[in-house]
Amino acid sequence: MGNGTSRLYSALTKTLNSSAAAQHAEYLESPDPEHLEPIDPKELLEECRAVLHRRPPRYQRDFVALRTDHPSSHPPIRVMQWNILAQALGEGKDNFAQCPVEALKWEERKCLILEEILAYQPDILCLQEVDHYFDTFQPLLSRLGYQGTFFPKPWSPCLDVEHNNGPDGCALFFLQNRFKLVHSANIRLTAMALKTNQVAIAQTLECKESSRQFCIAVTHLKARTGWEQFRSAQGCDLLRNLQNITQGAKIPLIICGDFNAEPTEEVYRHFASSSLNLNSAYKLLSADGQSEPPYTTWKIRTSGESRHTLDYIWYSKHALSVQSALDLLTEEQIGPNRLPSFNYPSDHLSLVCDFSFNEEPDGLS
Ligand SMILES: NC(=O)C1=CN([C@@H]2O[C@H](COP(=O)(O)OP(=O)(O)OC[C@H]3O[C@@H](n4cnc5c(N)ncnc54)[C@H](OP(=O)(O)O)[C@@H]3O)[C@@H](O)[C@H]2O)C=CC1
Ligand SMILES: [Mg+2]
Repeated sequence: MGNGTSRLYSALTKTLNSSAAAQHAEYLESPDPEHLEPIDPKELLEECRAVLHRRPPRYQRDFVALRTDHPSSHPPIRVMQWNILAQALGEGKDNFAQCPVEALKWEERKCLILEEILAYQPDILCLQEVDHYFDTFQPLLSRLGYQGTFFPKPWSPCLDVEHNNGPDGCALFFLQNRFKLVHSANIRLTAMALKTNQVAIAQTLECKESSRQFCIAVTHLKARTGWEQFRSAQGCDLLRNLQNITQGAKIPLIICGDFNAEPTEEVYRHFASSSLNLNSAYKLLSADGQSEPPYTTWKIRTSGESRHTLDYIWYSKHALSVQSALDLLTEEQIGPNRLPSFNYPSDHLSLVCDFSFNEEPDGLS
């Protein structure tokens, strides 16, 4: 093990044992100077693979190139959307009936999550169910060059789980060498004028290369059947907030989220028909460009099997183009015991898209 690797190994192991030092902080925007020593992503990936050596190999997912009428001279912006499964919920509340408890051990599951991030190297990372921000993702990702923000749920269900690691929430990371933060808002979503337990983060970023600005948002709406109207109201509140932040759709927008809603739900229709002119990126993987994928989450709970499309990446369809999208795992890859598993760390699949700005000088979002 070379010097670099042992340094890194100690960084990785340090994250295993430390408590969520700042778990009661509202959010964190600036990188901790203590963790600024850069890490080579390849070294961290090797380190993760060493921890995972007894696990089956990762499944191959390919990027599908999508037809676009807008060739771009700038490198694309790669965005990853992922509900990573809160450790406390996975072990304590989700009741995954077919997932062995050993597959949920944080020391290894953490490395599977990092491996997925390192494999695709997104420029922007939008995560839900993050309950290891301060002790794992913020310190490691800041050393990989990301600037992170965390906004925990006010009454996270993680806090009900014994030996929890603090509340879960949304986290947004962007590569500091590619973007400059222009504006940041932590939004507690309302429904019927009442504050809810769901949150969003919306940030306006400026591309250092092109000087173009855009807004990126991450959210996790209320789960479970029976809450469709509630989700719809939360979606309307988020759209209202984003109308203001984008100055009435003048600033192009990308919204990543676990909406906990199938495409048949009202909240989906609100987004699809919004005056923000949004399209859902993963529809572009379908033959007609009009259908969402058959699933983005697939699990077996004690209450039964649950296969749903709940996760989306929305984007301003006039101002942005999707150059490519990462295909989903097939049913065969997911396997009969579904997710999470020894192969894959969450019950939700990651979604990854490459975006480019449309070049028209008068192109509106
Ligand atoms: N202490 C207090 O005063 C309060 C505490 N709370 C706590 O918060 C909880 C509700 O919080 P809220 O944010 O509304 O939660 P949600 O209903 O939105 O669900 C929370 C999590 O549970 C997961 N989930 C979804 N369906 C199931 C299922 N069938 N079985 C197990 N887990 C599931 C969701 O994952 P996914 O999105 O991946 O489906 C989600 O991350 C309460 O149960 C309570 O524990 C809430 C309010 C006040
Ligand atoms: Mg969940």
